[in-house]
Amino acid sequence: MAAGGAGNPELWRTAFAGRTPPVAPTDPFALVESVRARGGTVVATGGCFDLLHAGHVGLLESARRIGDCLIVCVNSDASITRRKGPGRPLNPVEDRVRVLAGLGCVDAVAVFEEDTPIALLSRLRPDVWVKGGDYSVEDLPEAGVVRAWGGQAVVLPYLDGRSTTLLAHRAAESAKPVRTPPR
Ligand SMILES: Nc1ncnc2c1ncn2[C@@H]1O[C@H](COP(=O)(O)OP(=O)(O)OP(=O)(O)O)[C@@H](O)[C@H]1O
Ligand SMILES: O=P(O)(O)O[C@@H]1O[C@H]([C@H](O)CO)[C@@H](O)[C@H](O)[C@@H]1O
Repeated sequence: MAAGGAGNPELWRTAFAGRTPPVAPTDPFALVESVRARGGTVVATGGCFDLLHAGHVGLLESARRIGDCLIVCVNSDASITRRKGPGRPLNPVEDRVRVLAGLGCVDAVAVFEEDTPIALLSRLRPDVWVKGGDYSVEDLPEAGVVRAWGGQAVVLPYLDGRSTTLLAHRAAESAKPVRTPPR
């Protein structure tokens, strides 16, 4: 193997099965314009996506199947700290964006600084806004915003027992030193 081994970008020529090698991040606004220009359906979802888990992936894959592109609106680090308390997020926004963008079902990622994605949504104007089953459509402030331009808000099934909080607690427990009983 050439110097630098597989870590040598010169060797990164093999396209992933069904995926081309990573390219520059897709601009969400340009994507919306191109999908809309061809009469496609723009789907968006949002959240913190701190430690990604199977519930997140199921939601994102199902959301993508609703339309012709999926844009994920992700809270900034400061937004998450205000929402979920000190010590969160566990993963900085750069990593959360990178993980989401690497999923085949995610076409673009947009970060928002506010407490809610409403300002960002008003710029993206998706046809469909998606959240998981830990929400009900009636509780979503975004529902009314999306309806204002003829869109709709939907809630998709929740995969029980999966959450970032649970993962974080399990990780914290497993990191504790094993106490050996006194002889
Ligand atoms: N188990 C799950 N099944 C389906 N959707 C989920 C699940 N957990 C979260 N979601 C959805 O994923 C999006 C991001 O949620 P979030 O990042 O808050 O996940 P979380 O695991 O609940 O995090 P936390 O434990 O920090 O609250 C939201 O739309 C939420 O409805
Ligand atoms: O990951 P979470 O906690 O599901 O993401 C939050 O969702 C809120 C939801 O869209 C209802 O408004 C949103 O307001 C908040 O900014 C987080 O994205």
